Amino acid sequence: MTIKTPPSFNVPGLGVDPLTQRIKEKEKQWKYKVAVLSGKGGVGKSTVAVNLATALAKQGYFVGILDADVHGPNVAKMLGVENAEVLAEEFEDGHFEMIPPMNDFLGQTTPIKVMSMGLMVPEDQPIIWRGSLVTKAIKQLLGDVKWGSLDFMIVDFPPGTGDQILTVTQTIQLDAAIIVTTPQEVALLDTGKAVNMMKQMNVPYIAVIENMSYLICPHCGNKIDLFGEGGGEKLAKKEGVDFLGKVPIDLKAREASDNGIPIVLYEDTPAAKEFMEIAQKLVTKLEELKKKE
Ligand SMILES: Nc1ncnc2c1ncn2[C@@H]1O[C@H](COP(=O)(O)OP(=O)(O)OP(=O)(O)O)[C@@H](O)[C@H]1O
Repeated sequence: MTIKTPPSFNVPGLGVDPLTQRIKEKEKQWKYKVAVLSGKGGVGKSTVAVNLATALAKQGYFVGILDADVHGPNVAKMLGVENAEVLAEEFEDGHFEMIPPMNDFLGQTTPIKVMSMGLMVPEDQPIIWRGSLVTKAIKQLLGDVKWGSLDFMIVDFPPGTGDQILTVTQTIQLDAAIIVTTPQEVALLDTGKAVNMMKQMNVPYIAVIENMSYLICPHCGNKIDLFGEGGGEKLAKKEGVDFLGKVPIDLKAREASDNGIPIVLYEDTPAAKEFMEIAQKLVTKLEELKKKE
């Protein structure tokens, strides 16, 4: 009996499948690979990923953002490219590469390249796939996209510590993991799990961002700690990782992201200032680490 190896199957000694090979080649062109994740849903992970990407692009860096949340993709909408047509180029060996839509917000940033399952399926269509199909899709979003040369590849992970995160962390060598939390106890418990997962995956730089930290009352201007105070900072200390900053609840942030404009472009808002500072701190940290290599 002859046993044939399926083309996408990676057997030690038999070489790497073509898609993984393409990912490895592309990865060499991305200077910093940064994942944004959280143990818990709804804490503002995509908001942080999109605003971090935009803050970096605003500082002149070339940024790509991959929405690895296959089941609930919303990065394309948050960056205003959800209706963009995705074109593809065919290569001699028969594989196709998609051209990522870009947005430069009327010249306010360098063009941000975006790729997401949200660009492939109608907005209201659920993606009902088993794990193996999701894994393949994520690998294609990495390897079958014309990402080109990037200063930052930002990956927005789905909530939790599951399969899709494992796929990416085992496929590319992340430089940093940004863990997003809100200040409540339940969020902090789940966030701790995400920090530990990244430690186990040997990600060199891990940092926490606390989102929805407080609210500035639109009437009296007082600061209100809706969900408690200082949880993210305590968690970072306990886990021995960096704390990058606190982003307030900004009523404009929700409205802006629904309209495809990241809050960081509204320069005079407290959230925008915080995101710009966080992006700057991240760049400094990653450059320091690169120098030590
Ligand atoms: N700092 C903030 N101020 C105001 N609204 C915010 C803030 N951060 C996030 N939001 C809003 O909260 C909602 C959830 O945010 P987001 O989609 O980024 O969360 P998520 O953690 O990625 O969710 P999921 O777990 O579904 O992937 C969105 O409507 C977003 O606009």
